[in-house]
Amino acid sequence: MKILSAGQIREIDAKTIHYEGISSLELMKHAAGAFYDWFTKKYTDKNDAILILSGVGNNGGDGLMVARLLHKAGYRVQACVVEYSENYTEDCAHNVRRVKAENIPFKRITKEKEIPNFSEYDILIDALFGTGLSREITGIAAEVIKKMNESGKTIVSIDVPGGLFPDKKTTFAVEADETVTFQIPKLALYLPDNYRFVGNVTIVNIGLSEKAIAEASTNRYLIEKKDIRELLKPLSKFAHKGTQGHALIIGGSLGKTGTVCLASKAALKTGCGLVSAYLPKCGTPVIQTHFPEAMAIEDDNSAFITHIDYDISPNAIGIGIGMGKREETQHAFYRFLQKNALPMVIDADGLNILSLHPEWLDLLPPKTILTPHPKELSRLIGEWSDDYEKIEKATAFAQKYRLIVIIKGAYSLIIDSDNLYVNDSGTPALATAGSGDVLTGIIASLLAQGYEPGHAARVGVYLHGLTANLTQQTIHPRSFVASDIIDNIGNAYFTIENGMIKK
Ligand SMILES: NC(=O)C1=CN([C@@H]2O[C@H](COP(=O)(O)OP(=O)(O)OC[C@H]3O[C@@H](n4cnc5c(N)ncnc54)[C@H](OP(=O)(O)O)[C@@H]3O)[C@@H](O)[C@H]2O)[C@@H](O)CC1
Ligand SMILES: [K+]
Repeated sequence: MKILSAGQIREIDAKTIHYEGISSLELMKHAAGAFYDWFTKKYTDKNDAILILSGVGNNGGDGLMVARLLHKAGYRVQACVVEYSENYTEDCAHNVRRVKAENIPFKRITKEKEIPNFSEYDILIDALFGTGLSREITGIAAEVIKKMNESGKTIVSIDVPGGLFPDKKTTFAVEADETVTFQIPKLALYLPDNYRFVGNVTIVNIGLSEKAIAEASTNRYLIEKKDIRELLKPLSKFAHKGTQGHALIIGGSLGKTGTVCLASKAALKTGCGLVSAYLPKCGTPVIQTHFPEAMAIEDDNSAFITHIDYDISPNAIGIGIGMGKREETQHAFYRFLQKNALPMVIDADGLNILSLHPEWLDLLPPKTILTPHPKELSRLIGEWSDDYEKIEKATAFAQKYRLIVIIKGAYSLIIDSDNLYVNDSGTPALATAGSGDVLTGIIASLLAQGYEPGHAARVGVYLHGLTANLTQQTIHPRSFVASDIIDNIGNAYFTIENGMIKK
């Protein structure tokens, strides 16, 4: 699904009105209706006191229309317009008149003392500003937002939290619990700096013209289940272990051989035919006991890797996990990089070693996948002042070395040449020990199965996240562990292929 800028969304808005032959008020009706449907499914108690805080633009118009729908359905609603400007849009002004005509409690707020006492309400709906935000918020709107954020009440934002810039850094905005955004994802909703403003994000369809959306060009995308379904390779009836690819997982050191066990098991569970694990001697009994399906190749050293030599012919490699950064291991890694031309995913200590020797990055085959978490990323590309700069620097880095970079996070970002993909599968349960090792194994497996590296990155990240969504009802997020990811890779495939279990 395309991620678009505020300007592009405005254009699609106008084109929808033109192509579909509908009025802007009708489009607003669709938007308000879509929000209403979502809201009434989630908040079913009609005794909740709901305060709707609208601005004077079309986002405010949406809010007032939502007020009318909720009032009609029997909810306890108080509507307000925070009059930060006298320039009401036509559709907003229309809805003010309708709210008054329908005898819905209504209030104009122009100064601080007119701000209602938020403690009298259960839910605050924010319709102050949407994608039309053009400058920092001051005056009465800022006062209202400050009080909303201090209220401790549930806040639900319409389209975007009021004050959130869709395309650049935000420092002050409504801090919503839920954001219900209209049809087109905005990048700002998925950036870690903005999580405190955005809360949970839901996308609702409002009937924007598909033709208009198709005409908008972008290189930013939100990954959807159907995209992944299209990328999955069919399983041949005549498949056998020799045709499904051979992944080699290299890593581990004394006390950290579990990393390789997790990655190897994840690789096999993701569907490659064979998995070998290269680890120091101490790891062999561990992996042979806990994961007999894997073949083990021993380093000469008992506690850490000192050379990476093997006489097998894998199709892809996952390297770096639990490996440590000892001098001998660094040298072994260097000699390995000099001769390796296979598709590869590098994580953890592999990344840390590369950040100690940036000149080694030139040795990586094109489209090698790096999977840093933010700290590992900063070691590779330096610090950044905000998420936008982070993406800019990571993109320049990925392009310079022709790499694919996966920035791991609540919404992992995948940078593949000019393109940015945002992954929204997953839950906070994934922030658990070994989760990254499992991702390395999944991606190595997909590479071994012949997936183009960009596809392997997207499918891998999506699968990994989906396992957490699928177990939300059965495994409490606090007790979800890396092995649960592995155990649910098969279910994630089922869900993607059949759409049987809903995310
Ligand atoms: N996209 C779609 O398809 C659909 C969109 N719809 C809805 O429309 C929303 C966009 O509405 P919008 O363009 O009228 O602007 P909105 O966000 O309400 O802002 C209001 C006005 O405030 C002003 N302003 C800006 N910054 C300011 C500041 N700091 N302090 C004070 N004033 C400031 C600025 O006017 P300016 O002063 O710049 O002339 C701006 O116009 C969108 O989010 C969605 O909810 C749906 O109804 C239908 C389908
Ligand atoms: K809003």
